[in-house]
Parts: sequence; C-alpha cells; structure tokens
Amino acid sequence: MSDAVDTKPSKRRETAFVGQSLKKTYITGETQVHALRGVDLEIKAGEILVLLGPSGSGKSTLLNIIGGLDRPTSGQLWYRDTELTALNEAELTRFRRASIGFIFQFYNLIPSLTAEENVRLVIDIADDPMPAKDALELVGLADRRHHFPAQLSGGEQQRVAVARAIAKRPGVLLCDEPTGALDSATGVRVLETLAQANRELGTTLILITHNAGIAAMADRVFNFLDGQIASIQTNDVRISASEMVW
Ligand SMILES: Nc1ncnc2c1ncn2[C@@H]1O[C@H](COP(=O)(O)OP(=O)(O)OP(=O)(O)O)[C@@H](O)[C@H]1O
Repeated sequence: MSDAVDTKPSKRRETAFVGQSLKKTYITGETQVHALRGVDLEIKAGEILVLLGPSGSGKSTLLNIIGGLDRPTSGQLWYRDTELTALNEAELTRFRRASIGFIFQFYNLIPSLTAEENVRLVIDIADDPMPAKDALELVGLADRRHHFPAQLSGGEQQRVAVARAIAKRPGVLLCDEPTGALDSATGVRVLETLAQANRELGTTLILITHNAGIAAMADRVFNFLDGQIASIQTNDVRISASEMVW
C-alpha cells in the first residue's frame, strides 16, 4: 500500500499554496519587465521555505503575490481550497488579514506607540488574536512592552514586528529580508524567534534572504534566477538559528 511508504512527517504535511504558471510583467512606459516568467510551486503547511537568488530575480514579487498584496499578470494561485487569483479586492484583503503576517527589513513600527500598542493595532482587526502581552512574551520582550521603538535596539524592534505579525495567529508568515538591517548576532536572535513561531504555532514560514547561510535553517530552498525557480534544495537536516554562521 502506498501510505506504508510515505511516513516521514515532512511528507505528510498538507499543502498550503499551489501556484501554476505564475507570470508577472510590469509595464512602465515602453519598458516591460518580466519579473516572474511562469512559476509553478507547491508550499507545504508548516514548512520553513527560503527564497534565495540574485537581486531582481523575482523573490519579492512572488512573496507579494503569495501574500495577496499584488496579483500575477497570469497564472493561478491557491491557498488551501481557495483560489486567490479568483478573489475580488475585498476578498483578497480578508484573506490577507486572516492568514498572513508580514515582516519586512525595516520594522515599520509606529514611533509614537509603545511596543504593546504597536502589537495591539493588529489585534484589533483580527478574528482570534492572542493578547499583545503573550505575543511579546513569545519573542522575549514582555518586560519591554511599555517601551517606545526609539528605546529599543534594532533587533528588539524587529522582534516587536515579529510579535505584531504572530499576534493574530496567521497560518503564514512572510518575511522579506527580516535580518537585512541587523548585525549577525541580533539577526540570529530574530531568526530564532521566527523558527519558534514555526515550531510552536505551526506557522508556515517563507523567508527571503540574500544570505545563503540562512538557507540551512529551512526545510527547502527555492533558488531564483531571472524570474523562475531554477532549482529546489531540500534539507534533510535543518540547523537551528543559533548554529548558523554568516
Ligand atoms: N512596481 C514595479 N514596477 C516595475 N518593475 C518592478 C516593480 N517591482 C519590481 N520590478 C522589477 O521586477 C523585477 C523583480 O523584482 P523583485 O523585487 O521581485 O526582485 P527580488 O529578487 O526580490 O530583488 P531584491 O533581492 O533586489 O529585492 C526587477 O527587475 C524589478 O526591477
């Protein structure tokens, strides 16, 4: 029987996203940029996936499409049973709010609000959020919750951004260069926090980086080249963020 063969937990995971022939063309005046040139993909629920590749190869474009911030020019994309490419704007916004947490290179915290108030902003529009204090506790910042962003280090601010993203318990965390502005020790701390969210909340983690060292913490790595996934690497052993060097 076939199910006697396939027993590894990683193989039994449900599918989170399926993309077929995803293309994105930006047209600016006379110029056309083919940012995605027909991408097929499958992303498993609960996996850590790293998107690696040179500048301009299409990583952010794909991340934005997966997160419902943008739409492909053609092709189809599903999240579980929902075809995202068939949704109207209001439906896509609902999907984004319910299912996606975003973390960017620059933390985008509101300077006049405390850490806890920054996290609370997201909770106010979520269906089943965790208390802001719990989210800050998960990232190791419960005791700094009344501090303003300017009173926190870069790494602490990024961990507040992680707390804000996980507080609404999204199925998926999308991270675009989350450690790009941090030194390596601080970056490792932030990556540990992201891996913890993946482990403890089962969150699918999709992470763009220019740093090939970070790929070792992933289950799989999509190597981008010129608007396509040129190759996929599967790591049988995932190393923890604290073991990483860069
Ligand atoms: N809004 C836009 N209008 C026009 N061209 C765009 C737009 N956004 C991205 N592009 C172009 O699409 C291509 C892919 O860009 P994308 O940002 O996805 O690459 P990337 O792999 O994420 O690069 P980086 O690592 O530098 O962030 C690039 O050539 C970029 O200039």
